[in-house]
Amino acid sequence: MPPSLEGNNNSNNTIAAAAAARGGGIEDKMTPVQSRVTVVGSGNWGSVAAKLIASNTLKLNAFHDEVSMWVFEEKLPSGEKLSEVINRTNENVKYLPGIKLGKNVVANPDLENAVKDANMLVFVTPHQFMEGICKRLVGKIRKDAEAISLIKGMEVKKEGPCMISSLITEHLGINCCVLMGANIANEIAVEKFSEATVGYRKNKEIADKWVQLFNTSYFMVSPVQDVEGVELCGTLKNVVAIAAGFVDGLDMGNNTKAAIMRIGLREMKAFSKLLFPSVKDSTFFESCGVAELITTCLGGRNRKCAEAFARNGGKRSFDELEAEMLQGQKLQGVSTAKEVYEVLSHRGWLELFPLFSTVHEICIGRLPPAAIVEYSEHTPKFSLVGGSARFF
Ligand SMILES: NC(=O)c1ccc[n+]([C@@H]2O[C@H](COP(=O)([O-])OP(=O)(O)OC[C@H]3O[C@@H](n4cnc5c(N)ncnc54)[C@H](O)[C@@H]3O)[C@@H](O)[C@H]2O)c1
Ligand SMILES: O=P(O)(O)OC[C@H](O)CO
Repeated sequence: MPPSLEGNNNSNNTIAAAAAARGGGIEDKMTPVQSRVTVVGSGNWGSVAAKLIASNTLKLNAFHDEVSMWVFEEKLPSGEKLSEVINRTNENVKYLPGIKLGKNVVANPDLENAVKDANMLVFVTPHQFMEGICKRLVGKIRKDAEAISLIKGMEVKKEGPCMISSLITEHLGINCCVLMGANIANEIAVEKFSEATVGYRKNKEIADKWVQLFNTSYFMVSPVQDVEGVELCGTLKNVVAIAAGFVDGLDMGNNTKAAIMRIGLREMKAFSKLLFPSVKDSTFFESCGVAELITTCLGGRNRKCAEAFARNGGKRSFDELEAEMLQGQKLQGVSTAKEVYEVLSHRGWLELFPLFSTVHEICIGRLPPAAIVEYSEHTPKFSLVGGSARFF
């Protein structure tokens, strides 16, 4: 069992205990009910999210100090279990080495046990694992729980695309906000300033509570009433990041990369609005939109692996490059490109989204990396000018 911080709680719990011992009284009414937070996921961003949250739960009376963090258990080369090493060293030595998470972060390899007391659930795993996680959590969470997803990606089902926040809501019957932004985890881990966007559906009070939980002097969070817009920005930018990586691997230079980013942003906006007409134009100017696109095309993991893919002429697979270059961390862009392609082909929209469709065809080896900037009048897959002009 993970260690408990019950003996190391903030003053309100002491007040509550004293009031309970007295058998109730006026103090009880004054004692705030503290929210309990569990972070489901402990990769690179998951660990940084736990660190951010833990610094705030210590300071704010609205939250219980202890932050539970579910760890997908694995054995380290030393033979030790990752969760045990995190609890002993206060560091995620595999996914975020060299950074102390905060003593109030408690790693727990037992998923059901990690979530059972929480009324604020933060989901932050690679998107491909979420359906399985949701199925395991049915009937295991508090009925009053609220969720937020930091996950970039979508599932494609027979009925159509399903965003991860919807997957959480459908399986668990709880409201789910999202948090996306220009957030390369390693930079936030060392407390370099960045911004993020919380997307919410209706309840502004809940959005404000999430903002309170995440906001720090170096992590500035703003709420926006547009869950789908925020989540699609975070999801689709990974496809554009792959395209940007191809451009880097082909040594095409900054102008070409900027063109790819511009065209990518337009496809992101068009795709989002076709799927969800309620998506707001203004969302693309929040941190989750243009800022996130820029940072990911400059410094993200999708970009990095796509550059290596293009430098190798597409001869080494993304799976191989991911395993070699990321050591357990996961790419989201390649599978998202496939998922987006499925939606496009199913709806007859392939020709409308030349950048998105070309990225997928390069990833699966149907086209060479150079196709990202090639134009053929006979097969207008993608053109820096012609292709995108077709629908904008
Ligand atoms: N890393 C970043 O800079 C960053 C920033 C913003 C958002 N995100 C997003 O956050 C999400 C999580 O990414 P991350 O960076 O925290 O993770 P990661 O890619 O660093 O790590 C992979 C994680 O997956 C876990 N895992 C492996 N197999 C699993 C399985 N079968 N079931 C469940 N979990 C398994 C590993 O234990 C590890 O925690 C992604 O959607 C990503 O796009 C990442
Ligand atoms: O490293 P990436 O490519 O997964 O991108 C990281 C974040 O999503 C950037 O905000």
